[in-house]
Amino acid sequence: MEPETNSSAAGDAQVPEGASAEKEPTIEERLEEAIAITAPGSAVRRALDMIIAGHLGALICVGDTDTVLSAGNDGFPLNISFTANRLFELSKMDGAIVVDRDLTQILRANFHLNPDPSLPTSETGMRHRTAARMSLLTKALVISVSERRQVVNLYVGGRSHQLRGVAELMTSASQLITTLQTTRQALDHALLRLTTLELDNYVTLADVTTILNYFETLMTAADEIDRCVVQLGSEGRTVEMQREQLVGDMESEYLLMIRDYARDSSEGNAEAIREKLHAADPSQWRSPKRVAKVLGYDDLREDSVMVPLGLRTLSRVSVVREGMADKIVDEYGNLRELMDDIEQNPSRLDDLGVKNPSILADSLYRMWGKKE
Ligand SMILES: Nc1ncnc2c1ncn2[C@@H]1O[C@H](COP(=O)(O)OP(=O)(O)OP(=O)(O)O)[C@@H](O)[C@H]1O
Repeated sequence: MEPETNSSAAGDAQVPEGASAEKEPTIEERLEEAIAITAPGSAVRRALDMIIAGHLGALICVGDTDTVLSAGNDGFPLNISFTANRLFELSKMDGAIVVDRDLTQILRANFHLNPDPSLPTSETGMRHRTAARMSLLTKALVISVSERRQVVNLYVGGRSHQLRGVAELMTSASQLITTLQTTRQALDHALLRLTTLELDNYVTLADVTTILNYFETLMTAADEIDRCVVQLGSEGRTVEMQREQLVGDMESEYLLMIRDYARDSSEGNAEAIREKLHAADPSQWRSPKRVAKVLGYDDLREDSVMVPLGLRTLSRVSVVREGMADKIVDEYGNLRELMDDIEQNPSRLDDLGVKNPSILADSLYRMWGKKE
């Protein structure tokens, strides 16, 4: 779920006040920052809530104050420190309010803005059209509160985002947490089965596709929760904790899973595959043929057997310290070879630096179901 945005001929990334030219934030990053500073718990949000409750409207420009002030006229120069109450009181006047980027000073109120009317905008109503145009003309965050519709819109670089209330966001977040819970349960179950299949050397492309599909569903739900958490501000802590608990270290498990089955098992390639899967339409995660292609194979069928490196399974064994799974895989080639050799030749693992080869062997056999 993307933030509710629509773009109107938005310009490229622009430099915020005081930032150096090489670190230009994108419009998405600026919008994310804007959502964070207007989230519940912030002084701006308190003021916006009071404006809505008072059935008032407002047009507030935050930052890039020199350009904003040169794009308008009249109004009252104030230069007073910023507080939520002052912002609310000043919104009772017509015109725009100009605030500095750090939200420390209110510079002007009752200010009339004259952005170039040829700047494109699809908004209706003068307040919103002016807000959209000012965000195209300047690097300011422009906040518009509609008196008639009682909604708050943020404008950055010509793009708009409508603020959602806490109750509505919480409903979305709890639905997403439920999705996360059920997907995590299904994924854990599928991964246990996969480990057994790996040790039996009987994993098919269809099994790999199913599990990558679960991983993607989990990560997509987690991303959507992250977006809710930013919008919830101080109200989002519990949701954030639940998300952490449910996702845990699944991000690294996912990358190990990709490395186990990709033709090129390097970490860089696994990251690239992960991005490709994430960017793809969900229907593609369910297509074994497409998944095979992303993993680097042209010639696999749904029932083709795939041989894993074993990085994910090895990393589940407590005696396999960080970096050791890679060393074992480099030495043996894949999990099957390790299983074939492990009992006859434990000293080979010794030479690699595995402290307790017999514990490693026992753990793998237990996962396989060959030992109590
Ligand atoms: N160019 C401008 N500069 C400063 N303030 C403006 C400008 N245009 C509109 N406003 C402010 O917005 C108020 C509402 O204007 P208007 O009714 O034309 O817009 P609107 O988008 O229909 O607003 P709303 O959705 O709040 O009803 C004005 O009274 C004024 O305070």
